Formats: sequence, structure tokens, C-alpha cells
Amino acid sequence: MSVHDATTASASSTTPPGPLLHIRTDPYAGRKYHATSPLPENADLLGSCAPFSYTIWKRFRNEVCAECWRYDRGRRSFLTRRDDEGLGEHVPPDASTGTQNVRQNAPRGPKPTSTTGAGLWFCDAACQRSWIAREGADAVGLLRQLEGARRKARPKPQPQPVPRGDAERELTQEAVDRVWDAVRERERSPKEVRKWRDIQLDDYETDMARYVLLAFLRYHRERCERHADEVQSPPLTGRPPYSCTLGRLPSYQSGVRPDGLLDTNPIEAKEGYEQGSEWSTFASLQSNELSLLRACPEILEHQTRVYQLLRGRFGRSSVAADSVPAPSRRPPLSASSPLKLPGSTADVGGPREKPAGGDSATENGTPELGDIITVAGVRTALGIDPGNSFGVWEVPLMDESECLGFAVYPIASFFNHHCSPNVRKEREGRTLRFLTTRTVEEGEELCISYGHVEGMDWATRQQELLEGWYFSCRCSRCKSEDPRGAQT
Ligand SMILES: C[S@@+](CC[C@H](N)C(=O)[O-])C[C@H]1O[C@@H](n2cnc3c(N)ncnc32)[C@H](O)[C@@H]1O
Repeated sequence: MSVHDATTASASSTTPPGPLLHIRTDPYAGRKYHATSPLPENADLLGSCAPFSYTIWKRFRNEVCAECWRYDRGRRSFLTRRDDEGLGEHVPPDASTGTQNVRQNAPRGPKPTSTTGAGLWFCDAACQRSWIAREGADAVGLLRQLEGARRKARPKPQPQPVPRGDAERELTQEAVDRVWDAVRERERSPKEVRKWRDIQLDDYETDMARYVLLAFLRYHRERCERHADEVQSPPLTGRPPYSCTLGRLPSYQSGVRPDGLLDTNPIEAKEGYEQGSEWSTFASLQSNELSLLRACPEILEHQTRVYQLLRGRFGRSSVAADSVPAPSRRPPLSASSPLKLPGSTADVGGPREKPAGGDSATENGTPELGDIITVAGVRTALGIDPGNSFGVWEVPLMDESECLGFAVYPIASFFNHHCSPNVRKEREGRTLRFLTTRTVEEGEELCISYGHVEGMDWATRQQELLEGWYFSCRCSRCKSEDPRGAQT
């Protein structure tokens, strides 16, 4: 599932001045980082990278701090806060609007039982406040709803993966598209979508739904900020809190040209704000949807159930988009919360499928969370996970370390893999740093290792990377060790 493993190391890092790396693109390995100038060992390439979205597996959720991801071998005594308990009616100002959030949960579907928690545990009030300030107070209520939809009965045995060879013959992109088209067709019926509110998710589906929901909430805040900027016409010099230094990134497909390298976007290592934490960067990551589904076709059903539950509970009401005019009444952006939850007066009109990477503000301006809960958006988020996400590993990393969940760090996902990497990763709390392992020459490609393949022979490495990460490795080491010689 998760692809890279986040490790720790304690060597001190250095940050030479100026942009250290830029993105180039080639026809085989897509976008990749190269050094802008000669770099010393331990150069800190991207600064502190924050996750765009993440999930801590259900099994570990009450043993890991949701903010700093501290884990103490299953002991729970350091976790002193749960969800939004202890914060009273007023919670920290919302990260996107700066307004004071009043706790509001406007659930759809069956009310969670009073004991249903949001699945958030924190070391202390500081961790709790940081999480809520960043993710938004409403996120607690929405996660509580998701937990309310989790099937309490014993989970069914997990589906067995279909052998790769058979699956590849059977599953095509068209077949996957047809499944999703059928879901879209069903959501034209409001009655059907109402039923989706009551879907019960298994643990895996709930974990994935949490990851998708947190990504959508981030995108939603981004749209709210943009909307607020437009309404208030702020000075052009202001940098929104979620801005990034990447400029226009080449998309995974469109940046590739047959003539080889083409793009150079200088990337600066920055502290204090979240680089690349924008939906457009996240959505530009390579999708591995088909590779994942070919390896395990049963996951498609889990994915459609995740979508249906999110759509049923948090989406807009299901009147066919092309049969109902766009709603003309929209309440103004609430002062207490950036979220417009279903059930508000805006909860009319139809689902409007927007391009996954596009900006889908509603016609009348006020962004609504429900608008971005689309098939395209869910497929984007779920397709990015395999191949781009980093495993959240218990640290310090040991042979027996647990994988606690996974997280997507969009700009870190532009590092390609090398079987003798010149970059290593360090996890500090929920952030990742990327440090050179040796001196690097100007123009040299900067690569991490996606797994622990360095000690394996060529054939085993190729197999591991193909099965776990869905690509044939073409790093310089693999090319030189390829027994088939120069034919590749
Ligand atoms: C995490 S992404 C890295 C960024 C990617 N190049 C892009 O443009 O989005 C992983 C993907 O990059 C490509 N890739 C990374 N390392 C590679 C390598 N050593 N050989 C061939 N392709 C590689 C593969 O397509 C892989 O699925």
C-alpha cells in the first residue's frame, strides 16, 4: 500500500542558500529533481515537508498522537487528550479564515452514538490545538461521522489478491471506468444517494475515507481562502498560508516530451509554511489506479463504497446536474466556519463533476465542501496513494518497526527512486526532511530509495519495485547491472 518508508537519522543538516534543486522531466521516469548547484553532504533539500493528507491505520489510531505521530510501542499513557474534548465551545481560530470556530457538527445519516469518537488522540492540549488549527474544527465532527459509519461487527476476511498475470488480462481502464460510470449513473437518483448515507465501511475503507476526506478538507480551505481573497480584494503582495514556491508544475503526462529534459522550476527549501500543499500539486501526482486494481481488483469495490459514503454523507444532494438549474441562493461564507455542510440551505442542486485538478468554485461564488466530493476527486486521491505515499513508520526505525499509516507529501513525491540513492529522508513528527547522503554535483539527479532494495541483486530489485511500486527501475545502477545489456 504505502510506498516509501519514512525513516529517521540524527545527522545535522545544512541549508545552502538559494534554490537547491529543480524539476526536469524525461520520457521514461517523468518528473525528477536535479541539483541546481554543487551540494555538500547533508544539504537540506526541501526543508520541512508537511503532509497534504494522511491516515493512521485504525489498529494504531488510539496509540499514536494524531498531531506529532508519536508512538510508544502500543503504550497509551502519553495520550492525554481525545478529539476536541476539553476545548470547550470555542476552539482555536480556523487555519484558513482566522475566524473563531464554534464547534459545529451537522451530520447527515444516522447520528453517531454518544460514544463514537473521531479517532483522534493527542499527547496534550498543544498537539490537539495544532491539529485543530490546521485541519479545522469541523474536521473533528466529520471524522466522528466517518467513525460512526464504521462497521462494528467482526470484519469479513480480507479479499485475496488476484494473481497479477490473470488480473492484467482481465482488468482494463475501460472496465474500471465503466464501474465508476455506473456509480455516477446511480447517483442521479436522490433516493439512491440517501441510501449511501447508511453504508457501513470496514476498517480499510474507513482508513481510506479519512485520507480522502482530509485531502478534500484541505482543498476546500484553499478554495475558501481564494474566495475570501477575491471578496476582500487584498493587496497583491499577500501570500496565502498554503501557497507554494513551485509555480506551474509540469503535469505527470504533459511535461514529458520525446526530446528529453525540458522543465526547470527552482525549488527553495523553506521553513514556516507548507510548500506545495495545494490541491493542484497533489492532484498532479502520477495516478497508479489501474496498476493497483490490476494487482488487487477487489479494491475497486472498496473504492466505490468509500465514494458513496462520502457522497451520501457530505456531498450535495443528488439531483441530476443536468436536470436542475444551478441554485440561485447561497448563504454567505459563515463567520464561524468555512464549511458549508449538507443540510444547509445551499444543499440543493446537482453534483457537478469537476476536473480533479481544476478549481471548482460554485457559480455563485461560495465554495462548498459537497461540491468537491466527486468521482473524479475520489479517484484522484485514491489513485495517488499507491506509488506516491510515504509509510509512517515507527521511529527510530528498526527491523521490527510498525507501519502506523501513510501520508502524501506532494513535493516530496517528485523524487524518483535510485537503487543507490544520494538522498535520505528523516521524519520529524509529521514532517519529512530530505538530506543529501554525499556531495552532489551540479545537474546530478537527486533520488531517494523507495524501499530497502539497495542490498538486493538486480532481478530481485526489479521484481520488488514492479510489484510494490509498479515500475521497471531504470536508475543508472539497474541499467549497468542489467544482464540483458544495453537493450534497455
Ligand atoms: C513517486 S513518483 C516520482 C515522480 C514521478 N517521476 C512523476 O513524474 O510524478 C514514482 C514514479 O516515478 C517513476 N520513477 C521513479 N523512479 C524511477 C526509476 N528509477 N525508473 C523508472 N521510473 C521511475 C515511475 O513512473 C514511478 O511510478
